[in-house]
Amino acid sequence: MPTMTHGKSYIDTKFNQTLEQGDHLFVPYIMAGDGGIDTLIPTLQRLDQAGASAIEIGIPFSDPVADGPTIQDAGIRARQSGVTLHAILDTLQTERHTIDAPIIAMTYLNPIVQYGVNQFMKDAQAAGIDGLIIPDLPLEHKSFIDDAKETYGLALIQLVSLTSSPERIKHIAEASEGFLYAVTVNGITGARDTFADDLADHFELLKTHSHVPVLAGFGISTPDHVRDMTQIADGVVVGSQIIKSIQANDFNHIQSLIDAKDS
Ligand SMILES: O=P(O)(O)OC[C@@H](O)[C@@H](O)c1c[nH]c2ccccc12
Repeated sequence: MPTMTHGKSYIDTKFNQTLEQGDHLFVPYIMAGDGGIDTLIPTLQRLDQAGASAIEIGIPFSDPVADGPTIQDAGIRARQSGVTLHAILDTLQTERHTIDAPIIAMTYLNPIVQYGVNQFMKDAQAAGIDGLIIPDLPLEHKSFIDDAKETYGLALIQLVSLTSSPERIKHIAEASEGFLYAVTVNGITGARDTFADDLADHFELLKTHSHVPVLAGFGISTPDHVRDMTQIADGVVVGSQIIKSIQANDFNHIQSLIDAKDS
C-alpha cells in the first residue's frame, strides 16, 4: 500500500485522477459502527473495493438535526452498540492503511467541541481522515475551527442548498475544499422519488464558482438517479440507500449504483 499523507491534498489527487479519466465520483455514506464497531473496517474495505471514490462516515450523535429517519435510526443503532468518537478514531488509526479511498467524517459540531477542537483535528489526521463535513457549522462561523483544520491539513467540505441566494452560493462554492456538496432537495436526508426540473442550471452556476468537484447529494437511491445526476454533476453522494442495502446485505445494489456513475 503506497504511503501518502492524508488530508485535503489526498482528496484532490484521488478525485482528479478519476475525473481526468472522464469518470465520475461516487461517495457512499455509512454510519460508523452501525452493526458494532467491528463492522466499520470490513464495510469500508468492501466499499473501497466496489469502487467508491471516497467514503463519508457519520459520527453517531444524539441530536442529528439534518438527518432523515434512515440515518437517524442507523445512528441510534450505533449508539446502542456503544460506539463512540474515540472508538471510531482508534479503530481507523490502526486499520486505515487497509483502505485506499479518501475518508470524510460527517459530524455535527457538538462532538468536536466536546472532544476539544484541536485534539479532534490532530486525532482525525492521525486516524487518516482526509476531510470533514460539519452541517451545523455555517460558513460565517468556520473561523472557529479554521486554525486547527489548517494545522492538520483537513478539507472542510461545504454544503450548499437549493434555496441559497446567488451571492451566498458564490461564497460557499468559493470556500469549499475537497468537493462542494450540492444538496439536491429541500429538507432532510433520505430517499426521494423525484427531483426539481431546473437542477442543471443550478449545477452550472455552482461549477462556475467552485474550485473543486461539485457532487450532488440527498435523495439519490437508484441507478437511474445516479445516471441523471452525473449528467449535470461531477459525482454523487448516496447515504440512506447505502445504509438500507448494507442492512439487507445487498451489495449487488450498491455495486449497481456505483456502476451507474459512468454508464
Ligand atoms: O441519505 P441521502 O438522502 O442519500 O443523503 C446523503 C446523506 O445522508 C449524507 O451525506 C449525510 C448524512 N447526514 C448528513 C447531514 C447533513 C448533510 C449530509 C448528511
